[in-house]
Amino acid sequence: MLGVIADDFTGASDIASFLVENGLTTVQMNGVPKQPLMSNVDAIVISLKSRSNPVNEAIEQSINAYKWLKENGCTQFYFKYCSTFDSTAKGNIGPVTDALLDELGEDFTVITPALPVNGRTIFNGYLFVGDVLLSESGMKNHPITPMTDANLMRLMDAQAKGKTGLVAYADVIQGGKRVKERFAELKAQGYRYAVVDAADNSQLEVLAEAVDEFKLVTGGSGLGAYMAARLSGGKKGTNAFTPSKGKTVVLSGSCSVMTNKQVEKYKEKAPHLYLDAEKAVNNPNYVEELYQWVIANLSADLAPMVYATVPPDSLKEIQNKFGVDKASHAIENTFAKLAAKLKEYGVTNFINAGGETSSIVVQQLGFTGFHIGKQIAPGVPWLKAVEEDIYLALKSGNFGKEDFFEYAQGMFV
Ligand SMILES: Nc1ncnc2c1ncn2[C@@H]1O[C@H](COP(=O)(O)OP(=O)(O)OP(=O)(O)O)[C@@H](O)[C@H]1O
Ligand SMILES: O=C(O)[C@@H](O)C(=O)CO
Repeated sequence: MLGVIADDFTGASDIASFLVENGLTTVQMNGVPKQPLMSNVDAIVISLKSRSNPVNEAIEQSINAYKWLKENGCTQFYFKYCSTFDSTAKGNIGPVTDALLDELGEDFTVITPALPVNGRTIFNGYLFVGDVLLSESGMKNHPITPMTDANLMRLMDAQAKGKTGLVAYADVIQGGKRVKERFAELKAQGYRYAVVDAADNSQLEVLAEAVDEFKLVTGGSGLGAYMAARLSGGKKGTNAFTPSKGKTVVLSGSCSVMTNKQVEKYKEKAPHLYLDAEKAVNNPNYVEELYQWVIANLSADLAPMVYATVPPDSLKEIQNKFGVDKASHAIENTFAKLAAKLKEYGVTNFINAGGETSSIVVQQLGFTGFHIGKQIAPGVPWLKAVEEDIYLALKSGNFGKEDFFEYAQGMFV
C-alpha cells in the first residue's frame, strides 16, 4: 500500500486525484488520524499544513504521518510537495526528506516536482513553469515562498544535509535500467538525492519503473500518477461523483498568476466582494460583514465569490504595511471563520483557491477526510467530506483554466 504525506491540502487532493484516476482506491485524510483506518484501500494520502511552518513542526507532523501510515499497512512512502517547489533556502523539503530517510533507514531518494500536464518540467535540473524558468515565472512574487532560483540541486543543497546530483534527460530517455545505474553511480559518489529530468510524461513513466523499490519517493503529483499506474496494472479509476447543485461559495485566497486571471474572469459574471487585508487585520466584526454579504447573494446564478487575490504590486504594498505573516494569517483566519459560518448556514459546496487558504478552511470545517471525485482540471478533483454531504474543490494557485470557477459549477448534477 502506498502512503502519501502531502505538505498542503490542495497538494493532497492533487495527488489523490491522480492516484484514483490511475486505478488506486484512495482515501484522503486531513491531518494525522487519531483512529486506525477502517476501509480497505490501495493508497492513503495524509494532508498536512506543513509547507511554510517552522521546520521542527514540519518534521514532527511528517514523521507522525509516516508512523500512522506505516502502522496502517503502508510499505512505500511518497512525500508530496509543490510542482513549483515552493520552498526557499529556509524551506522544509530538505529537512523533511532527511527526517523521513532517517526514519526509514534509507540513504537515497529522488526529487521530482515535474508535472508536465500542468507545464512543470525539469531539464538539466532546472524547473520550468510553462516556457520560462521557475525564477522567471509568477512564482518569483509568491507571497510566502518567492522562488528566485530554478536550480533544484542548489535549492535542495541549501536546505538538506546531503548533496544533490542529477539524472539528466539523456540518461532518462534510455529507460529505467539506465536510470537505476545512474542512481547507483550517484550513491557511490556520495550523493543523497537525485533530481531527475522530466520534460514530458514519458520520462515520469521511466522514473516510476526506476523507483519501484524505493521506500521513499519525493515529488509533485506527476510521478505519483505513473507509480499508481504501475501498481494498479494500468487500471482506470472509477470515482466519478460530482456535487449536487446547492448553496455554493467561491473563496479565493491565492495571489498566483492563474488565480488572478480566474478571479478577473469570474468577476465579469458573478457577485464578488474583495476581502480587504486592512479590515481582516483590524476589524473584529469583519467576518460577520462578509458573511452577511455572501448569504444575501447565494441565490445568484453563479456563486458569490470572496477574494483576497491581488496582483504582485498590490500584494507588496499590503505586505509592506502589515508584514507578510500578519497579513497572510489575518486573511487565512478570516476565510476559515467565514467558511465555518457558511457551513453552519447551509452552504454545501465550497470552491477554494490557494493551498494555504484551502488547508486552513478544511481544518476549520473539521472534516477528518475526503472521498475523491471527478477532476475539474488536472490535479483538482471534487471532494466529498467523509462525514457529510459537503463538497469542496481545493484549487492550487496556478491550476485550472481561466474559467475554472464557473466550469466547476457547470459540473453540478
Ligand atoms: N491581498 C493579500 N494580501 C496579503 N496576503 C495575501 C493576500 N491575498 C492572499 N494572501 C496570502 O497569500 C497566501 C497565498 O497562499 P496560498 O497557498 O493560499 O495560494 P497559492 O500559493 O497561490 O496556492 P498554492 O500553494 O496552492 O500554489 C495566503 O497565506 C494568503 O492569506
Ligand atoms: O503540486 C502542485 O502544484 C500543487 O499540488 C500544490 O502543491 C499547490 O499547493
